[in-house]
Amino acid sequence: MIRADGLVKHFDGGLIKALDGVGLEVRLGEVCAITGPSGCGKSTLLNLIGALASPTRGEIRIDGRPLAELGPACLYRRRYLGFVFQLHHLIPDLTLCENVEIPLMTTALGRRKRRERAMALLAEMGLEHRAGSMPSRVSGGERQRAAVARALAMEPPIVLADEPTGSLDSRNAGLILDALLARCRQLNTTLVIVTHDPGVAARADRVVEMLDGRIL
Ligand SMILES: Nc1ncnc2c1ncn2[C@@H]1O[C@H](COP(=O)(O)OP(=O)(O)OP(=O)(O)O)[C@@H](O)[C@H]1O
Repeated sequence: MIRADGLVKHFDGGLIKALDGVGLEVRLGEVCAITGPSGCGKSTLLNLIGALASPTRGEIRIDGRPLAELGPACLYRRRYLGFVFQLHHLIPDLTLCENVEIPLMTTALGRRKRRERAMALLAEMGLEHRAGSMPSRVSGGERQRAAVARALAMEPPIVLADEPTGSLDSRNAGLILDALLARCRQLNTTLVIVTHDPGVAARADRVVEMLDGRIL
């Protein structure tokens, strides 16, 4: 589903070599954890796969097609990707339900269907009772669960998660991981998850270790 070949990413005119020739293949429906010490290039790799940045050299293919052939980056992201970051990035002035509905606004779904889908996802995350709350009025774990619901709203074939449980206690981290993995397994979603947490990595199909901009 995802194939990266010879990925190099330099910053500051080549002074910083964040990625130094990375090759990676992630199969359809696979859950792949990326681990490694701080600064080894994990987020950079995820950002390149997510077309949030472009490589200095190398190529990424999705479903066999180079990223450049999939149209503008925003279209690629909308069609293929759901993102979960360490910080939830919910819109503070919208309720949890409205936040989950946002990606669905780009579809042909009417208002009622959008609301139904958002509510169903929030229910899966154990948040139906919080659907009408503002992000500032719920706990950190609940905010992050809503962010996961939003990432999954479009049923993207690929979910990219960067330390999704990094800011949470172990109970909330477990809840989020359970919900994310259950949904990805159910829909055969390809999940790439950057994590420092050995407990998270242990639940992946495959663990890829990075060091100094390379995969070990
Ligand atoms: N926008 C940027 N400008 C300059 N240097 C950057 C930029 N983004 C990342 N880097 C550098 O690239 C290297 C890899 O960073 P990256 O964030 O990918 O590491 P990481 O493994 O995700 O680290 P962490 O686990 O701490 O999040 C680091 O040396 C970092 O300082």
